[in-house]
Amino acid sequence: MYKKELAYATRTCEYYGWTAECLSNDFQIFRVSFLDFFSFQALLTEFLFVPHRQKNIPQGLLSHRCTMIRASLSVFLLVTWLDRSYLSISLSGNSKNGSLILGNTVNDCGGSSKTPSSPLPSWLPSNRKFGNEPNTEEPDTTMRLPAVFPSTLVLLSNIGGKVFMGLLYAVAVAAILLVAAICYQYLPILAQYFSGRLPPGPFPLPVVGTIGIDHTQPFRTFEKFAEKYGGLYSCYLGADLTVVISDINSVRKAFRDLRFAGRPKVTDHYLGVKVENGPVLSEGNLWKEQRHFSIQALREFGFGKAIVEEYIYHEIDKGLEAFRQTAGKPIDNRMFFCNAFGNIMSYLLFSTDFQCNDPRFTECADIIALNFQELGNASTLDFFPWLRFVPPFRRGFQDTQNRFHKIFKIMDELVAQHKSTFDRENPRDYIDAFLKVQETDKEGIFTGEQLVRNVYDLYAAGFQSTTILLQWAMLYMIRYPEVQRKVQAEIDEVCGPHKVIMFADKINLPYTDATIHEIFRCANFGPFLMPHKTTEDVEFEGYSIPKETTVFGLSWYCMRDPKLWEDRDAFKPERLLKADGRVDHSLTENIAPFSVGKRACPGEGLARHEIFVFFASILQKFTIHSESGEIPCMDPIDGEALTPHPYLMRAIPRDGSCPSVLE
Ligand code: HEM
Repeated sequence: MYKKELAYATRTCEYYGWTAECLSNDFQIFRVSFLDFFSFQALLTEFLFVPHRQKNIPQGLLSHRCTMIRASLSVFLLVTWLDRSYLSISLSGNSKNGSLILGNTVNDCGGSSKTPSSPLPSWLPSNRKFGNEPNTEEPDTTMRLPAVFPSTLVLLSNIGGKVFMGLLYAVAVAAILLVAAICYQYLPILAQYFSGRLPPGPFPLPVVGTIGIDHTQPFRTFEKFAEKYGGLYSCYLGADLTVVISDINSVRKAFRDLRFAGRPKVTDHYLGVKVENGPVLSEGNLWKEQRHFSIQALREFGFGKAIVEEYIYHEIDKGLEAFRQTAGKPIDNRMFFCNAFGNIMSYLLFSTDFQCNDPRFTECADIIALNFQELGNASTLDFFPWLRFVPPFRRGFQDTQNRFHKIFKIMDELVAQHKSTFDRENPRDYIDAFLKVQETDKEGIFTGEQLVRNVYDLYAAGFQSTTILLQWAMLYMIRYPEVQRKVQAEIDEVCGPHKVIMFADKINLPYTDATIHEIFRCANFGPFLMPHKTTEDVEFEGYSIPKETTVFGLSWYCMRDPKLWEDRDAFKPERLLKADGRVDHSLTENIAPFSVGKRACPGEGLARHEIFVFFASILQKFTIHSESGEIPCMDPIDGEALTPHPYLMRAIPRDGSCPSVLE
């Protein structure tokens, strides 16, 4: 065995004109010296790029099993070659287990080595030079040099020499830079992690950060972390430090603090449409001014005004009529709700409604729905934004970008149309209020561009979330018919079949109210609320949270926290009622889908109003059934909001006008 290897190594070295010395007893250690880079190349080619031939290479030189070792060998050889003082390479291998041990010896180009010589194996004369050893072996056809080193390879390595080495240089430099960049990014993370000043959390790895996050449903992984690390923990999404607050009281405490009111950079920021200038994603003074203005304008033209109640009831009438028209046939309720809530927002913003058959409306509704689905929270692109240039992310990102350009174009058109009829003495709606403020704005906050960003944000936030909640509400009524019957019984008793249900009736319809809260809790469709960011270093609950840290209020867990919600997976509106049948507000205040504190949803009042009257009015007039008697899928589709899988339902009039529809 050894003899064969010896003969092989001898021939190899003769072929290339290398000198090789055997230096050790326990291991076969060969010191191979060469001075020209073609030899170096040939060595590389043989060892690294001819894997199918490795079975012909004696175990002592290279194990065909050790791919990892081949990779290290590649780096080792490269580094050795780059540093011209290291022109001698020792390859050592244990012939028994086939592993390869590498080491390089500083060569003075005269052959002296710093590797200590050890007693040589008995089968070798001391310090014998293989290259000088006369070949006494029987010729072994599988070992013949031409078979092992095909001349084409040698030729190739000679022709392509310079190019090849140039490439290797480039790869080496890139590898070194990459390693340096990783260290530059990772070492501070490690220091931060071990400082003991951060909330506890899983150990981060270089580049990827915390591993094991299911990016298709990240809130589920975050729930597991909450169970392991408690109500406040930290993790790394890529290189971004992220603090997750999963205890509702801590969420309240943090989000009331202005230092937690920043917004981290997410995929939307890279779309090139300045979405970050709208009230939802802006920060600092721009955000403060816009938020203040939005709340005031919504109050002035929106919630609290009788006129908006009128819009709402007008849309309810249209919606109920549209349900009736279906005569109990299967329908996809999404467009019904989109239409109704989209129109209410249009009244507020443009003092007009979209007509159902206006292609711009369907386009906007579809674009916004897709945006909500595809721009997820804690999504891969949020934390590795460079992936937007890499397939398959590239295509998805470009599609989103195109959609945003389209919808901003529509918003631009609508705003321009509206401007032409602006009368500063008689502001009609949100846009007019904005144009009025614009006239006196000296800080450049209320620009034309800002107006379009504002309109988009309010329009998108204003109708999509309400639509999704109603979609879930219908699904829960199909899944829990006994709850539906109880809601109907309560409405029948309090309002009867004909009274127009008002928001003011809520207090007398506690079971209905509790059911809506429980739908919010169980659908839990905003699992992260919306990401916040610290705007300066903050000491919080005994930990130091640095500036620019992403902060998630993990609503998903807050609304399922076993400390607060016994049997948390069960859908039980009764759990929210006191013994006297009234809603227990000390419990419902822990259901906070609109978030809390400085950035809490300014549309909460309007949304709660719309949801209550729509839900109660639909159940007053209709019973909701599934399309086929089977329960549709209750699993959510992940995205910026968790939406139900598309499903069909039947709205059966309760007045008996479609008696045979379910037969
Ligand atoms: C079911 C309906 C709705 C839900 C569940 C909801 C939920 C939320 C949540 C969780 C946030 C983020 C809060 C945070 O960052 O802490 C938010 C922000 C916002 N929502 Fe809503 N929302 C709804 C309806 C509406 C409506 C109807 C409007 C408009 C009239 C609206 C306008 C906004 C705006 C402008 C923001 C950004 C606030 C800021 O960053 O300062 N939302 N909403």
